[in-house]
Amino acid sequence: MQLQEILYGAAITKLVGTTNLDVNALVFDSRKVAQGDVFFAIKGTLSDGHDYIASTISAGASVIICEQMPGTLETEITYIQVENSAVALGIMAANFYHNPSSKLQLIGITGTNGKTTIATLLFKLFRELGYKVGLISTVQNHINDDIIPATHTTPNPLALNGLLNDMVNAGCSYCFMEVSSHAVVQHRIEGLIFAGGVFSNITHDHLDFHGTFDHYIKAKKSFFDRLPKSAFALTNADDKNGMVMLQNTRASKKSYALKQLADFKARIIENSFSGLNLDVDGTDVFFKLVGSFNAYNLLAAYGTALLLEQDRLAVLTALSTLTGAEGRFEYVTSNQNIIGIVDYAHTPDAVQNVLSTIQNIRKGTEQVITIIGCGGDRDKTKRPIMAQVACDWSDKVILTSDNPRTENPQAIIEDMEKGVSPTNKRKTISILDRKEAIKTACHLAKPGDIILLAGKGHEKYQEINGVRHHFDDKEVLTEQLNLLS
Ligand SMILES: CC(=O)N[C@H]1[C@@H](OP(=O)(O)OP(=O)(O)OC[C@H]2O[C@@H](n3ccc(=O)[nH]c3=O)[C@H](O)[C@@H]2O)O[C@H](CO)[C@@H](O)[C@@H]1O[C@H](C)C(=O)N[C@@H](C)C(=O)N[C@H](CCC(=O)O)C(=O)O
Ligand SMILES: Nc1ncnc2c1ncn2[C@@H]1O[C@H](COP(=O)(O)OP(=O)(O)OP(=O)(O)O)[C@@H](O)[C@H]1O
Ligand SMILES: N[C@H](CCC[C@H](N)C(=O)O)C(=O)O
Ligand SMILES: [Mg+2]
Repeated sequence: MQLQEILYGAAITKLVGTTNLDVNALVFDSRKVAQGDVFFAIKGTLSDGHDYIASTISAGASVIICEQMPGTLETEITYIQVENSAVALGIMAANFYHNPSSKLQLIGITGTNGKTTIATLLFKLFRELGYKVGLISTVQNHINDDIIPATHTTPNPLALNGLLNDMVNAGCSYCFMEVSSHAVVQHRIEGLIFAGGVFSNITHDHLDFHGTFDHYIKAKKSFFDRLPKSAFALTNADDKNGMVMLQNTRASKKSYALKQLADFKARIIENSFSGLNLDVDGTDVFFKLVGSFNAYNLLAAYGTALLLEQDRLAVLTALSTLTGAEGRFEYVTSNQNIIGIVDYAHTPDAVQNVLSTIQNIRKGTEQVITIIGCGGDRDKTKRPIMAQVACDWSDKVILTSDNPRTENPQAIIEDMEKGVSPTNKRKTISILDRKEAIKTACHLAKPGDIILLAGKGHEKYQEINGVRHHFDDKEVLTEQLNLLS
């Protein structure tokens, strides 16, 4: 492809060399550069791509996109200076793939919790309604029935536009994608054209990356600020910051709520282990998803479908048949009638929501045993709070490892223990090994008891020092529960 063609829309501040040349691929990692590639020098959280410019030229790069020109310039190379290389990558990746987001209806879902659930519900719903659809999510990506493994909640711009292009080629008319706050700040969604944006909620997470809660709100809000006038922006009016998200958007403002006045309204009639009975805009419907937080997710999916001009009753009928995403409130029952729940709750709010749901639907005499850990190289301030919430809402708590990544797992548990009050200490034990922790919970449980295994949901690995070891919460919990009988 010609360099000129992919530069359209990129804000160039200085150009040295020709733009009249054929380029091979766009690359932002020096270790992957090949002959004829365009290398984007991006300033990251760990290193600065500008430090690798010389090595990419040795590896065959013919074009360098950078924020600062190198001290010495090679004669055969084209150097393009831009204000922000990550923004340029987003725009040029979209051009490279002929702007696939403009050829289908792309809906972005953002918020602390619920993105995967809402995106997955919408994907399944639109498949049920007979459409060709794409999904970009934490668990996995989909192009109709084909599964493409996911590495991030929101992929990098090249992977993202590549996926969207494959969706267009497969005839998809809709794509539902999660938009993480990391993706917004790192400009992974630059150059995409959204037909709609959906906000779920915002609570404590990722303060290691965003610094303050205010910056975290601004990151989410900037997704709505950049939506075009032709799009819709659907927010959760019950969330304290729901309306803030829409303050400066040009998109058409819509809302959903259980408590406030809103364009799409629902009321919980009944919430049990078998599902949710809701009144949705005057229609009584039974859904398979469990927990009041899922009433919000269902309502967000319903509102989005109606804004995409789908038939209301067809939408409600199809939604009522759907299950949620893998690893979200998934439960197994042992022969001894012990209930094991696997859930991806990895924020204080999610842990509280899941445990309060269990509280609301339990009979009262059984114990709730929670197994919980926190991820390494992630927000340290949420650790004591997650432990505290787990203790406040459970009869017994086992603190254990999640994904320690590059941190010492024992130190992560000690951070969590700081949130355990003296009165809660007696119901808490710490077991470093996650499998041992699960085994212990199963031994402690009596018939009728409920075990919540929180934090890793669908994940099929435990990441320790850069190595992903096979670990599947549902598999281990089921195995341990079966060993009891
Ligand atoms: C903190 C974070 O988001 N990091 C992401 C970021 O990496 P980074 O900024 O640390 O990159 P860096 O290592 O500093 O390098 C800067 C630049 O130099 C380049 N480089 C670096 C080394 C080298 O030898 N040569 C070279 O060219 C890199 O390719 C990069 O372009 O950009 C990389 C490329 O896109 C991502 O893979 C990486 O995701 C890491 C692995 C990650 O774990 N991210 C998580 C936190 C994340 O993004 N999570 C959200 C979901 C969160 C949620 O919803 O809960 C997600 O969307 O997945
Ligand atoms: N609407 C909601 N409000 C609060 N908590 C929720 C909501 N939906 C789901 N949760 C809780 O959050 C967990 C994660 O849900 P989900 O995977 O849908 O969120 P996510 O936003 O995609 O998360 P991530 O940021 O990791 O991608 C669930 O397992 C559940 O415990
Ligand atoms: N998208 C989230 C997932 C957290 C899942 C939890 N198991 C952990 O490893 O912290 C993150 O990257 O922060
Ligand atoms: Mg997700």
